[in-house]
Amino acid sequence: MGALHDGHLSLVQKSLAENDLTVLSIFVNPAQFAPHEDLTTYPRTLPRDLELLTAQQVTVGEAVRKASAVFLPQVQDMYPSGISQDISVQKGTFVEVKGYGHQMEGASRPTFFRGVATVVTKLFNAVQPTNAYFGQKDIQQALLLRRLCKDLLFPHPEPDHVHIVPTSRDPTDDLALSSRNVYLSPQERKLAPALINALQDAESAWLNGQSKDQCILRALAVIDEVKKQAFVHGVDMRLDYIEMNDSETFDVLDASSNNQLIGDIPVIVSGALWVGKTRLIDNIVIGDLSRII
Ligand SMILES: Nc1ncnc2c1ncn2[C@@H]1O[C@H](COP(=O)(O)OP(=O)(O)OP(=O)(O)O)[C@@H](O)[C@H]1O
Ligand SMILES: CC(C)(CO)[C@@H](O)C(=O)[O-]
Ligand code: BAL
Repeated sequence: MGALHDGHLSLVQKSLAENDLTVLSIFVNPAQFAPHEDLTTYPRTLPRDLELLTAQQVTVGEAVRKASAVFLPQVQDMYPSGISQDISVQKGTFVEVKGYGHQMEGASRPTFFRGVATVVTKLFNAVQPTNAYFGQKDIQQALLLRRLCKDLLFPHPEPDHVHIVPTSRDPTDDLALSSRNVYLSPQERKLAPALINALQDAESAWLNGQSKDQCILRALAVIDEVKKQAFVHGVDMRLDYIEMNDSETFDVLDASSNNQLIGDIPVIVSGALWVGKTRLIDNIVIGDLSRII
């Protein structure tokens, strides 16, 4: 969706390394924003994005590879029947992936994945990529899109060719890079790593054999501690959710499940946190990441 940062560029680099041709899309998709969300204020920095993309290159043998094209559709190209953010008055064709989108992000943003699956279907039809690259930061989205390609028998890309690239983080405090980080005030930015720190605590608890409920309690304790500091600085911090789920079915784990009971299927601990008016998301995959990406 543009406002590029190093996380996006890591996807570009991976594609350049693995493919002869790389096409990028930049499109702020109205259908995935609920009417009360930040469609109008979403950061748009196209001239800078194009400069950054032009500078990306990867050398493979003798060849220097650079992005071949940037697809910049207009809203009317992507939604010929028009698009309203109010789904009750929408017209046209929409794509829904059942079972993978109602939990976690989908519980908080009920129309989000319908908008994402719809626009990504259109982007895939327009570009017909052999491989597609999405970020781990939006892990539920990436797994749902893989499922979309499988269920709809997409030839471009085939489901195994939907790749997930690990989350790029600020090296100083592990905050996941995100276009929405620009919304954070300096004080909010200092508090924002609370989410990844909470997820890291849940991960340690899980690896120590504690039950899902105990892991989540550990994470909540981290958030509560930072919330006290936030309050002192006049920052409103509110946890949306922290949850653990099976990475294959995306089902939420039972409260009593633990490391021993689950076996070697990777488990995802993910969360969303409001820091002031900014909603941040993050996740950790516990277990063999290579089984997912
Ligand atoms: N920190 C990151 N590391 C790796 N990939 C990322 C990162 N942030 C975003 N991406 C990926 O880049 C692609 C484009 O994402 P998008 O344009 O929505 O950026 P974003 O920074 O996630 O924005 P937002 O803050 O709105 O969620 C998605 O596949 C997303 O998962
Ligand atoms: C997948 C996506 C491009 C759909 O607009 C968007 O949700 C994103 O950038 O993560
Ligand atoms: N990367 C997710 C896009 C969104 O939050 O709308």
